[in-house]
Amino acid sequence: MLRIAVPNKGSLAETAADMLVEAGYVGRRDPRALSAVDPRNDVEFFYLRPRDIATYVGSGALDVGITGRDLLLDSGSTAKEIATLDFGDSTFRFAGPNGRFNTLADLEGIRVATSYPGLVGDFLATQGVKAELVRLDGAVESAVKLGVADAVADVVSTGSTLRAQNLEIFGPVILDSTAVLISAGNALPGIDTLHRRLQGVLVARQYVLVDYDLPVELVEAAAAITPGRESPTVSPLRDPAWVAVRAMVARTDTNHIMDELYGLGARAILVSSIHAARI
Ligand SMILES: Nc1ncnc2c1ncn2[C@@H]1O[C@H](COP(=O)(O)OP(=O)(O)OP(=O)(O)O)[C@@H](O)[C@H]1O
Ligand SMILES: O=P(O)(O)OC[C@H]1O[C@H](OP(=O)(O)OP(=O)(O)O)[C@H](O)[C@@H]1O
Ligand SMILES: [Mg+2]
Repeated sequence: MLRIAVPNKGSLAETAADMLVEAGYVGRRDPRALSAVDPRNDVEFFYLRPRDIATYVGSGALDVGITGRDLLLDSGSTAKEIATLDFGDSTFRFAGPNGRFNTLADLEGIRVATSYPGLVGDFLATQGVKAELVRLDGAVESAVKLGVADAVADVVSTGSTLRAQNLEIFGPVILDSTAVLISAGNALPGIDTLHRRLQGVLVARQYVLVDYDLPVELVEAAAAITPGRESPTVSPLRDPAWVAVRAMVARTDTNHIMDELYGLGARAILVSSIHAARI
């Protein structure tokens, strides 16, 4: 039975749980349950703090897990990233009082508050900068105002938490993070199935199917607009002057592509959602 670690709280928990249900696995029936068995899929889920997931997976106690790339690197675990999951995107940045710091070198000898001392310590070491790390559990942006640090290193998503504390980012990007699938590196068959199913969920969320009718002589031009994954499906219509075309397109490009197809001469352009996919 494959043992899978899933975030029980925090920014990643809800989307991870939704994706697993969409991928055909049992959900967490009792919101306080620490684990759940899914006999039909031969897996067992363990609901853990996202910060602890890399430790469980790296030690081999669990086979595979969903966590943030930043948390994986901070943990120092030997677990490996095997796929990105395209949610929970964030950047990890230094920030300080408006106008006070400009470059990384300005951090020499300075107190930097962070909840990710492993990640930040490694980054500073590779850059040859010595700063004093102040480890905090969260709400790190308050550390400067309250005088326990001079700068912070933290997750930045919209930047609104920083702005509210009169802080601004400076220096290089420490890390671009996203939710990832991690494993201890053993090739277990259930891991591939989990990976493919989650990929299928991502495809179903990110792509739509577009169908349209087209004068046959415009197929090459239309294929350039909707190339699909491998190649668009082109089917004959009763009227030999026309064909029907079907292809997957990125959901965010849908209206732009419909306009282009219409401009080219396509008609009856229909867009439908993908319910599930195996790519
Ligand atoms: N806006 C965001 N705030 C916090 N974390 C985010 C955000 N967007 C993405 N993430 C990612 O979520 C993970 C943080 O997990 P964590 O459990 O710390 O969540 P959290 O939202 O900070 O919850 P909590 O503060 O209650 O522990 C990291 O991988 C982080 O990069
Ligand atoms: O750039 P923003 O969109 O403002 O998001 C970033 C903030 O969100 C997270 O805080 P969270 O709510 O998880 O609280 P925490 O600091 O206590 O973890 C993170 O630690 C930042 O503080
Ligand atoms: Mg947090």
